[in-house]
Amino acid sequence: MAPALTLTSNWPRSTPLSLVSAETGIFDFRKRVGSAMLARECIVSAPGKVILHGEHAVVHGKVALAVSLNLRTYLRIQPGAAGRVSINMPNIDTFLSWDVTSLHALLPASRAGLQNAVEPDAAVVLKLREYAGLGDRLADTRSLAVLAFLYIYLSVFAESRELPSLTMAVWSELPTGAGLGSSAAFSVCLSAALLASRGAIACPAVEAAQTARWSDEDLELINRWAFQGEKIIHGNPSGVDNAVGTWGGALRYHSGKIKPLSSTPMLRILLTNTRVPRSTKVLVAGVRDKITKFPAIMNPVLDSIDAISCECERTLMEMARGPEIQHYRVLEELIDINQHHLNVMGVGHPSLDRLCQVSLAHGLHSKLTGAGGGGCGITLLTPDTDSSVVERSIQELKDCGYDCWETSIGAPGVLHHSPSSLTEDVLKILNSY
Ligand SMILES: Nc1ncnc2c1ncn2[C@@H]1O[C@H](COP(=O)(O)OP(=O)(O)O)[C@@H](O)[C@H]1O
Ligand SMILES: C[C@@](O)(CCOP(=O)(O)O)CC(=O)O
Ligand SMILES: [Mg+2]
Repeated sequence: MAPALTLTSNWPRSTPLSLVSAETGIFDFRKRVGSAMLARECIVSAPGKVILHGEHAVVHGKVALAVSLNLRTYLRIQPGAAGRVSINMPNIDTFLSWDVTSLHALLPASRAGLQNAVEPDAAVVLKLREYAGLGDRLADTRSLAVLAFLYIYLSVFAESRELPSLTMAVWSELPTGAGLGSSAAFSVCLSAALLASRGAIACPAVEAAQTARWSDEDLELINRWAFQGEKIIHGNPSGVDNAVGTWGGALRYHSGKIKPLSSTPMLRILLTNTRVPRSTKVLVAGVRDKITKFPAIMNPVLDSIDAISCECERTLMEMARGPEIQHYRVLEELIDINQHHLNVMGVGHPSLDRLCQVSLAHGLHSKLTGAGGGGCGITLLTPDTDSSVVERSIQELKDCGYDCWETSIGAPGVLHHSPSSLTEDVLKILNSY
């Protein structure tokens, strides 16, 4: 087995081989054999998401409604230094590099083929943890991203004769660990870029300054592997976040079944990030424990959240035919009821209570979005909300130390990019690795 490796966030960026043996404290220069070069670079992006209703309940087979956000994660894979696999994740201050030869020892023994994205089993994840020197810190943010990369990279290339040398850089406009699906956007990008580099899906041609989408069949494969990445990061994900990251737009998600909500009205939503850090993995596990402990109490709550999602969907469909102010009153009530349910499930937080109180003082209704426990909340803006009310609410929420902005929803799903389609800022960051 390879010696344990240390995450070296403070290692100089100019040092491409930020691979340090925990035992010796020196670089690991093993011999470089059995590595192939990638043919070319691949740049992809995927959006974050907002869950309108159904977070947590969706993990237990209930309906969720979710929409994509105009904040994206960008990931570039390019041919790397011969014999090296390097990953650069500046959002989580993690920069690592391994010798490809040492990675060969981690290739899974049983190979089920690319079409059957294989579940990461506990023994495999433990082996990867040991290899990368990550210990068993349940929710260490950096560990989970490194594990997701290693798992998808090794699985996707498992049947190649050689593992490719590559350098990956990822940058996100999304706050990480705040309920906006950064883990899914990351997993979708990883899956799309690695599958495309492997030649498992076609790389859709992109003209200068253009982006391109994959075929539905390819999107399904991207989504299947992204789901495995989410399994590593979340433990027990429902699959709703990676579905939005892959397909974009607005959708209804129920036990793996994805239905696009094509005729939804344009909703105006304020997003507030309480900036209280939390881990989806820990929160999802906490809800599971509560359901196991008090099934007769918790199952009706899950059923009620399911009914809220269905009522919201019905209301949105009616609004698409002709929105009336009464529809907005219904949406507001559903938001309030769901927020109470989420508190009952143990995923509230005083910072989220404050968000609800501050917005309600201005007549606006809010609920947490995503896993809760801090992170982000959404506030519905209605046609009869005066712009001065919106401005005052935003200011008061900012005064609480929160980030608050009006968001735009319904962005496209995973995209393949030409370099010139990226903004200067994103290109500059990706180019610096
Ligand atoms: N840009 C990124 N770079 C590296 N890892 C990321 C990035 N975005 C998300 N992740 C991974 O996803 C985790 C956050 O996922 P999670 O707790 O589900 O919160 P959320 O999905 O709501 O942002 C991070 O700890 C990290 O492991
Ligand atoms: C709580 C949950 O419903 C959503 C989690 O979203 P996020 O990771 O907090 O963005 C979990 C899931 O659906 O996998
Ligand atoms: Mg997540």
